[in-house]
Amino acid sequence: MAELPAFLSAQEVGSFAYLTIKDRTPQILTKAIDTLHRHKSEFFEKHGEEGVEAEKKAISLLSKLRNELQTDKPIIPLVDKHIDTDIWNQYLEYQRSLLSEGDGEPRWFFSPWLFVECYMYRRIHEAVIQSPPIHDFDVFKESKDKNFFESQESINALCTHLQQLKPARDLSESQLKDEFFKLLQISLWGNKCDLSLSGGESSSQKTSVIDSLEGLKPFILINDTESLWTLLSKCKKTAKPPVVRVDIVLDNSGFELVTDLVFADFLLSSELATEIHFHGKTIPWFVSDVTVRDFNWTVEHVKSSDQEATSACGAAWENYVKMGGWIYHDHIFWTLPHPYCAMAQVAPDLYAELQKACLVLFKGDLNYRKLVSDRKWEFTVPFHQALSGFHPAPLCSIRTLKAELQVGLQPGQAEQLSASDPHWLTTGKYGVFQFDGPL
Ligand SMILES: O=P(O)(O)OC[C@H]1O[C@](O)(CO)[C@@H](O)[C@@H]1O
Ligand SMILES: [Mn+2]
Repeated sequence: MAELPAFLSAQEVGSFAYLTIKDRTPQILTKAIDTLHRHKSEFFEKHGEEGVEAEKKAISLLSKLRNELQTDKPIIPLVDKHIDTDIWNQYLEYQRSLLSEGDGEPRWFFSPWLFVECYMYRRIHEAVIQSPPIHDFDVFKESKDKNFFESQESINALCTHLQQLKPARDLSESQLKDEFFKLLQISLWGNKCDLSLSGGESSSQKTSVIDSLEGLKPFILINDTESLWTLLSKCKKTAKPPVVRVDIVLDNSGFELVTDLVFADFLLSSELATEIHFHGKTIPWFVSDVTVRDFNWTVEHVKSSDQEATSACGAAWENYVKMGGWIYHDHIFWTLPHPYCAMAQVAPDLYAELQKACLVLFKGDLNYRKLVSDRKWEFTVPFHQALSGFHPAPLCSIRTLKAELQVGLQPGQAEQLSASDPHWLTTGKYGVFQFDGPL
C-alpha cells in the first residue's frame, strides 16, 4: 500500500502552520490573559478574595503555557481530572511513541500541527478548570458575543429573507431548490467569520451577504450542492418511517451560527428534512466554536430582537428545540486531537449516532482538517480516499479555505490558483461544498 502523506506541521518555516504557532497562538493566549484580567472586579464581586486569587492562578497557568509554546518546550501531560484527560495523555504517549529523532519528545514546532493546536485549546481549558471558583469562565465568550452584535444588520437581513419564504411548503419546486442553494451558500460564507484566524479580533459580517452571493460564485472551487439536493429529495421519498434526519457539525458562534440556524429552519419549514441534529463543543474551542451556552444564548438573543422578523425566527427556533425538531448534542470527541477516521474506534457511540443521518454537514476549516487527517495530500486526491475510511453517512464539508490543504481538485486547478493568488489556501476567500457518499 502507498505510504500516507505527512501531517502538516510547524516544522516548515514560513508555512501557515508555522505562522499559526509562532504568531497567532501566542496572540490568542495574550488576549485570553487580558480578558481574565479585565474581569477581575467581576470575579471579586462574585467570589470575593477567592475570585481574585483564582484569576491570578489562571493567568499564571496561561503565561506558563505561552512560555512553553514560544520556547518550543516538550508537550507535557495534562494534570487536570476532566473526563477526557486520560484520552489526551494516551494520545500524547502515542505521539511520543512515533518519534525516533531528537530527544523523542513531542514539541510545538515539530509535532503534527493538528495535535499541538488542539492541545493548546485544551490547555487553556485546563488553566481555567484548575482555578475554582472561576472554573466555569469562558475566556472567548466576550468575543463570540461581540461578533454576534456586530453582525446585527446582516442577521436582520437574513432573518427577514427567511420569514419572507414562509410558509416554505408553498414554494414551487424550482423556488425551493433555488433557496436551498442560496441558504447553503450563505452558510458557507458565514464560515469566513471565525475568530481564530483573526487572532480573536473582530471578524463580523457587516454587509448583506445575500446580495453578494452571485459575485462570490467564482470563489466556490468545488460545488457538490446538486448532490445534496438529489440526496435529500431521495431520502424524503424513500424514508420509512418518514424521518429525514440531517446532522450539522457546527463550527463558529456569532454570524456563522445564525446562517446555520437559518438553513436548518429552512430545511424543516420546507419539509426537506424532519429532524436537525446539531453537534457542538463541550468546552471553549478555537476561539469562536459553539458550546451549548452559545447555542442557547444565540436563540434567546435572536428571539429578543426588536426587529420583528428576527424575533419571529428566534421564537420559531425556540419552538423547534422544545418540540424536538432541533436536537443539540455535544460529545468530547469533537475536542480531542484525533482525525475523524479514528472516530469509529475512539468514540463508537458518536459514530453510531452519525450513522442515523441521511446527511451530515461539517462546517468549517478545522472540521475539514480533521476529515482529511490534516495530511499533505496531493490536491487531486479524491475526497473519498482522503477520508481514510470515515464514512458514517453521506457527508458534505462546507468550508472556506483557511489551512494549506485541499483535496478533490481538478488537475491543474491548484497550479492555476497559486499563480493568480498565492494565498488562496489560507485567506478564507475561497470555499468548497465537498460531498462524499452514495446518492
Ligand atoms: O473556524 P474554522 O473555520 O474551523 O477555522 C479555524 C481556524 O483555525 C485553524 O484551523 C488554525 O488556526 C485555521 O486553519 C482556521 O483559520
Ligand atoms: Mn471554528
